Amino acid sequence: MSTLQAEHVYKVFGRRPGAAVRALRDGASREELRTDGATAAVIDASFRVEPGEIFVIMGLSGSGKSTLLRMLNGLLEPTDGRILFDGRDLTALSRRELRHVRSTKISMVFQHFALFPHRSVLENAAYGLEVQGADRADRERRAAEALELCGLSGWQDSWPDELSGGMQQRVGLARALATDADLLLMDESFSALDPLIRRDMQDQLLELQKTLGKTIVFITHDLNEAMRLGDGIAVMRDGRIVQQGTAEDILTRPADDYVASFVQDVDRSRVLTADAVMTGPGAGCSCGCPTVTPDTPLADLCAVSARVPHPVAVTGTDGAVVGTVAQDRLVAFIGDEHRAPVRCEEAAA
Ligand SMILES: Nc1ncnc2c1ncn2[C@@H]1O[C@H](COP(=O)(O)OP(=O)(O)OP(=O)(O)O)[C@@H](O)[C@H]1O
Repeated sequence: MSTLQAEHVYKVFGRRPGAAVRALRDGASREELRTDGATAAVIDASFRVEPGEIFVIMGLSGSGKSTLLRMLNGLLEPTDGRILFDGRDLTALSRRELRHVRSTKISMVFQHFALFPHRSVLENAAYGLEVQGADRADRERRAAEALELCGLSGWQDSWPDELSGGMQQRVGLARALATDADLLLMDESFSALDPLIRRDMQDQLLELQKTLGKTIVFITHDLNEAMRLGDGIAVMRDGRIVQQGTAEDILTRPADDYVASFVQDVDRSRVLTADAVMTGPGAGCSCGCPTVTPDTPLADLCAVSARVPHPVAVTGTDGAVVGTVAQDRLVAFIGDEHRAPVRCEEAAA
C-alpha cells in the first residue's frame, strides 16, 4: 500500500512561471498574475494521503483539481514543490523511471470511460496489463478477476457499446484494478452517470476498498460524493486548498464562508454520525434499551432516540458505553445550531 504526499506544490501556466510563484509567495493575487499573462492553477498545495485511504479533492470547475491530479501521476511537472510517492520524489525521477512507476504503481479512472470500441470487455480490462508487457494468459486471468470484482463476470466477450454507462465505467474501474497498482487516481469518474447508478458505483467503490485497501485520490465537484467517499477531503478554490479534514470537520467547522455556503445543502443527518455528536459516557444505561454504534448516521440515531426516553447510549465494539446523545443535542446538530439550548422563560425574557 502506498503513501502519497504533496509538499507546497505550485503549478503556473503561461509567462514566467518561476517569477509568478515568487510573486504568489510575496502575496500577489491570482488576478494580478493573470494581467501579467500567467495562470496560477495550483497554489501552495500540501497534503498527505495515507495507505488505504480515499482522499477526495473537491472544488468547482477551474479550481485546479485536474491540474493537481495530473501532477500526482507525473503527467505534469510542478512549477515548484514536490510530490512524494512512497517517499520518492516523482519530480526527481528520470523519464524511464517515471514511466515505470506510472505503468505499474498508478492507475487512472477517467470520467469518460475511455474504452476501446473495437476491443472486447475483457481486452479493455486487460489494457493496462498489455502496456506493462504481461503475457496474454496472465492478462486474461487478471482482467477476468478484476471484472468479477466489479460485478461483470459473464460480460467478458461483449463489446463496450453493448453495456450501459454504469457498466462501462465498471470496465474502466476493472482496468485500473487489474494492474494491481497501489494508487488509483479517479478524475470525476462517476460524474457522467445517472444519480442512482452513481450512488451504486460509490457503494461498490467503498465495498471494493474494504477488501483491496488501495490508496485512492478521487476528484469531484460534488460535495455529497466527497462526503460519502472521502476519509479525508480537500476543498479547493481558485487554485488553493481552503480546507482539509474529514467530512465531519468540513460540515461542522467550515473554514470560511465559501466552504459554509457549499455545505449548507448537505444532508447532515446522513453524513454526520453518532461519534460527532455524542458527549462523555456519563452514567450509561442499564435498562436494556436500544443502543447505537459510533458510526451510526444521525438519521438512524433519530429513529432510536424517538423510542428511548433518555439519552441514547453509544457503544463500542466490546459493548462498553463510549458516549451518550441527548435528543436536544441531536436536533441541534441536524439543524446546524451549536449554542446551548434555552428554556422557554429565558427565550421569552
Ligand atoms: N494547459 C493549460 N494552460 C493554461 N491554463 C491552464 C491549463 N490547464 C489548466 N489551466 C487553467 O488552470 C486553471 C485550473 O484548471 P483545472 O482544469 O485544473 O481546474 P478543474 O478544477 O479541474 O476544472 P474542471 O472541473 O473544469 O476540469 C483554470 O483557470 C484553467 O483555465
